Amino acid sequence: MTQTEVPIEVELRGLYKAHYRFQFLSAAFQLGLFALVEKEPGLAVREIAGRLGLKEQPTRILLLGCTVFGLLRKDGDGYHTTPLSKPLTADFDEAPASNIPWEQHGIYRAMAWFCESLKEDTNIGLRREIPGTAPTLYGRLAENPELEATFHTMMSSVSRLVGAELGEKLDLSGCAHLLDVGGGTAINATNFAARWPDLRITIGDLPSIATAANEKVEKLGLADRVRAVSLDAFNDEFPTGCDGVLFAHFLEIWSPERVQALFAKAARALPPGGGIYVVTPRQDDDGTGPERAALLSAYFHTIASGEGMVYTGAEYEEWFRAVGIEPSGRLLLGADTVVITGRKA
Ligand SMILES: C[S@@+](CC[C@H](N)C(=O)[O-])C[C@H]1O[C@@H](n2cnc3c(N)ncnc32)[C@H](O)[C@@H]1O
Repeated sequence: MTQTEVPIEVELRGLYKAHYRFQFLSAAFQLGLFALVEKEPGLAVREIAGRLGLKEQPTRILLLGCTVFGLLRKDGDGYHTTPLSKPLTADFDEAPASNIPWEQHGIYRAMAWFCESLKEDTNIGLRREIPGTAPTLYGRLAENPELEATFHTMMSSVSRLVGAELGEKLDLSGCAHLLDVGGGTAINATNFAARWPDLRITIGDLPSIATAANEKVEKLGLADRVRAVSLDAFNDEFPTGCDGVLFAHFLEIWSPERVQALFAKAARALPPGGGIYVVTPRQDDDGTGPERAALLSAYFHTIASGEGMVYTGAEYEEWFRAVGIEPSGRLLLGADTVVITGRKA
C-alpha cells in the first residue's frame, strides 16, 4: 500500500456508513445550519444552538459530523461554511439544494427496500414507504400533494440544469409542432418556445401536471404556442399533427417492452421525416458507468416504477430501428445526459 492509498476498511466504511453522512447533511440543511453560518461566520456552539433552537449537546453532535464530513470548518471555537456547503446556503429551489428534501422525504426510507425490490423484481420501496395505492411514484405523488411539490421542485431544478443547454444545442429547425410526452411543468417546452419562435408544442402529461403546466405557460404568455393536454402515454394514442416527438427524462422510468411500445406509438403519430428526441441520463454502451446511471437505475427499480433503468444509447437505437426510425445522432449534455435522435424513414 502506498502512502496516499485509502485502506480497504476505510473505503468500505464510506459505503456501509453512507446513510450517516446523508443524515448529517440533511439535518444540517433542514435546520438551516449552513445558511446561518454563512450569514454569521465564526459562531460558536452555544450561539448556534441558540439560533437553531436546539440544546447544546445535540448541536455539538451535528457540528462534529458536519466538520468531519467537510461541510463546516472549525477555526478556534467558530464555525464556517466550506466550498461543499456554500451551495446549500441559498437558492433552495435550485440544484443541488433542491435534491436534499426530495432525498430525505421521497427516497431515503424507500431505498432501504432495494434488495427486496431486486428479488421481487418490482418497486417494493414505493409500496412500503409512500402512502397511497397507485403502482407508480407519479400516481402516488398525486395522492401526496406536499411530496409532489417537493418532487417537482427537484425535477424542475434538474431539468433547468440541462434545459438551457438542451434548448441551445438541440436543432429543432426542421420541426413545426413538437409533442413533449411526459413533459412535466413545461421547463423544456418553455426553453424550446423561446429558442424557436415559430415552434408549436403540445405537452402530454397526467391531468394534475397538465393543469400546472398550462397555468405556467399562461403566466409566461406562451399559451398561443404551448398547450398541455391530459395524456396517459400508455393507454391513450398520441395526438396527431405533430412532426416531432420528445421524450425527456421519461423513458428510463419504464421497461424495455413499454419503451418499445411508446416508440411504436411515436412512429405511428409521426409523418415520414418526422423527428424523435430522447433526452435521458447516459449509460455507457459497455455497461461500466457513469455512477449517476447506477443510482438512478436503483431509484427507478425500487421506487419510481419498479421496471425501468438507465438504458444505453445502443439499446435506444436498436429500438428505434425496430419501428422504422433511423438513428441520426447522439448529443451529450453536461457530464451525464444524452439526447439520442432519430428520424422516421
Ligand atoms: C421525470 S418527469 C420528466 C418531466 C419533463 N419531461 C422534464 O424533462 O423535466 C416524468 C414525467 O412523466 C409524467 N408521467 C408519468 N406517467 C405518465 C404517463 N403514463 N403518461 C404521461 N406522463 C406521465 C410525470 O407526471 C412527470 O411529469
